[in-house]
Amino acid sequence: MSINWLRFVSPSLKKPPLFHLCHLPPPPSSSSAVIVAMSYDKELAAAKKAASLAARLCQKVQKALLQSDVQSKNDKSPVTVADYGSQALVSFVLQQEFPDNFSLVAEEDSKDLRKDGGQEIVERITKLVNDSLTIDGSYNVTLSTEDVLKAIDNGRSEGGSQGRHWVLDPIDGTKGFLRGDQYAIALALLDGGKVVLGVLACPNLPLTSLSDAGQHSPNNKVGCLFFAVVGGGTYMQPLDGSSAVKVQVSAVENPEEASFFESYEAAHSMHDLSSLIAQKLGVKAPPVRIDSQAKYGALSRGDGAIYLRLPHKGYREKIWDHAAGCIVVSERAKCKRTPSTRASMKLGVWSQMLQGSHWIFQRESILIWTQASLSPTRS
Ligand SMILES: Nc1ncnc2c1ncn2[C@@H]1O[C@H](COP(=O)(O)O)[C@@H](O)[C@H]1OP(=O)(O)O
Ligand SMILES: [Mg+2]
Repeated sequence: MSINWLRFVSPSLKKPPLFHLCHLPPPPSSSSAVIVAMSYDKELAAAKKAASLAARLCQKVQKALLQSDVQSKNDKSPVTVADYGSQALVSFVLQQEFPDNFSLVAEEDSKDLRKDGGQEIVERITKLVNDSLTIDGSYNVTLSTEDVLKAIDNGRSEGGSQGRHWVLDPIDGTKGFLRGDQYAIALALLDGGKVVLGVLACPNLPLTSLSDAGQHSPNNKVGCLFFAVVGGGTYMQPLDGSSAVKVQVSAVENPEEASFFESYEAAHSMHDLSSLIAQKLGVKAPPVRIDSQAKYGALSRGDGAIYLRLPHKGYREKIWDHAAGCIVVSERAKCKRTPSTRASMKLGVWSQMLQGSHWIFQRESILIWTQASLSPTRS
């Protein structure tokens, strides 16, 4: 059975339909689900390992974060030692595990690091990466600075709709990371242009629901690893490695009772517009603003039911900003072919009024609305 829930569209098409996840097919029967899920077992184990190691590296850096860790990129977004370290680590692990079939589309490259004055920062990244590999103990290697730069640059694949490609955002939500808030290591696998596997490591996300009253209790542990393989459901486990549980999306169907997520950063999503949409939907609760694809993880376990993402004009979403998060949510949503919730009907009306905006995901009670237009390549 073809699982064609995620459609990527070439940006070269004149009028590309937006990347969307609505009208999803039902999940495969339990027997075929097992077969589909099992065919990515090795990939899932490697992805979980890579993302967990990267998360540990990031946690270490975030603790010791200094302003001097911040560089600037052309797009002015902050880049940290952890960002590069995370990419080097994930790239290295995946290449070790899949030496004959390795293609990685990742956000960073080593260009800035190779410039004059970059040596010190490269040495710090290299030390962090080597420390992480030593603690893990699976690979008996010590990487040189050049090895680390090469590992970062091995993420320069163009991707595509043929074959397998890993897709990585080494730190999604760099602003949240720098603020000491939410961020995620987001790793997905594309096979034939479709997302078949996703892992989201969210080092600062509480293990209990964001809607729980006790979320700020000092006893509330943080650090979640969400993972999903197509046809196999979504699971969450603590980043410390204890056992995984299957998660379930929110059962709330009435938007008046739903909480909705949006970006923490007003520069990333138009808060005024989402507030208007929420108001029209009848949502009563204030927005829950968190950074990164941690929002998708939180949605997959029912912390909220609606995600509104409305980037400002001109911003182009990248494949690594949604691939892992989307499968984590879609695998956990109950299936229903026909949109029927009150919220989706209202959104349907509103999407016609907001030109260029589409809700991309509708399964039973979950709604995600974004303007994302993605292709399976880095462009
Ligand atoms: N101007 C922008 N508009 C929308 N999203 C942006 C913008 N700049 C960066 N991003 C990306 O938005 C995502 C975070 O979204 P959110 O605000 O929902 O947390 C990240 O992928 C972030 O990139 P990065 O991965 O470099 O952090
Ligand atoms: Mg990102």
